[in-house]
Amino acid sequence: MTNLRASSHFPVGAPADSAHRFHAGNGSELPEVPPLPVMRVDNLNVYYNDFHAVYDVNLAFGRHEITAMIGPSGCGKSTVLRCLNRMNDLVPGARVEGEVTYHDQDIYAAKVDPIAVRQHIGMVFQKPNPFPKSIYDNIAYGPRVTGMKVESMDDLVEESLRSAALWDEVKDKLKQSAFGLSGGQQQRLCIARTIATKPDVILMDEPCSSLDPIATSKIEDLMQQLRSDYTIIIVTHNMQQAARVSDRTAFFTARPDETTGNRTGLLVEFDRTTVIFENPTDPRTNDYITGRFG
Ligand SMILES: Nc1ncnc2c1ncn2[C@@H]1O[C@H](COP(=O)(O)OP(=O)(O)OP(=O)(O)O)[C@@H](O)[C@H]1O
Repeated sequence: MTNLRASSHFPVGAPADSAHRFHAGNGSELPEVPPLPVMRVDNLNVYYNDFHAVYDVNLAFGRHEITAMIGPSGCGKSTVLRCLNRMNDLVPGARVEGEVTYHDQDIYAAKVDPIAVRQHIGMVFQKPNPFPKSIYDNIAYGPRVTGMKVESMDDLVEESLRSAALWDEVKDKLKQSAFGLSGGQQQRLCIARTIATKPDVILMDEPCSSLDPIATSKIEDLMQQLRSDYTIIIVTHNMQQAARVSDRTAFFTARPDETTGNRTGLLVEFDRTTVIFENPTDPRTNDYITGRFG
């Protein structure tokens, strides 16, 4: 069982179900529901003070699959994503009800350390946010502050940058500031930084929204390479991107409260990406993907 309690050393590695790898490339040969999911969300409700932002979401994230969360603005995609590694703990007024499990452990249980959760379940944000440090130190920072046992930091930096398909572009300027990189390179650096702490799951919150089409395409290629080692969950506004990169798609919408008019997000449909985009069950999904709504 994965230890989420300690804050320094973690028995990170391939959990027992690592033989279950799906490289179906969003094809319909995927099983209908993810077997042995890495993470599950059960009856998730999220509030910001009195505002009910997300209503009763149930999801399961398959190992080595890419799951996309799509839907109109304000339907709660980012809120749900942030619940998956307890980033909402850092948002004033946010309250999470229901259960979020990682390898069957409740990540909100009293004894669980949120720092340990975030080491296993890393996050890449919408805007590239490198630290004001060198390229090398951006990668080395996480392993250093979490006290990770590292045999050779140089090797870890190289390996992380290679995994993020950035090594060849930066290998001769590792000591230069990360701010000297292009936006797309900075985002790949942020992915490398996430990888350096050896997570199991990578959450991506609209990782390409500030990037041009070429940089976007590099990140999408990178996601396909990373899928063999990681489970990826991505929030995207870009339906074509969801269709291109993901195995499964969760479509959310927002329903206005009759009295207050406040819009609460809810999950409409969750299925294999091919089904969501070619043969959705719910008419609201169909309206959204055909551009009639949202
Ligand atoms: N920190 C916060 N405090 C209060 N309300 C918030 C906070 N963050 C989000 N919300 C509200 O929660 C709801 C869901 O927001 P969220 O950002 O999760 O939606 P989203 O689907 O990711 O939207 P977008 O696609 O525009 O990023 C919205 O009504 C939003 O205004």
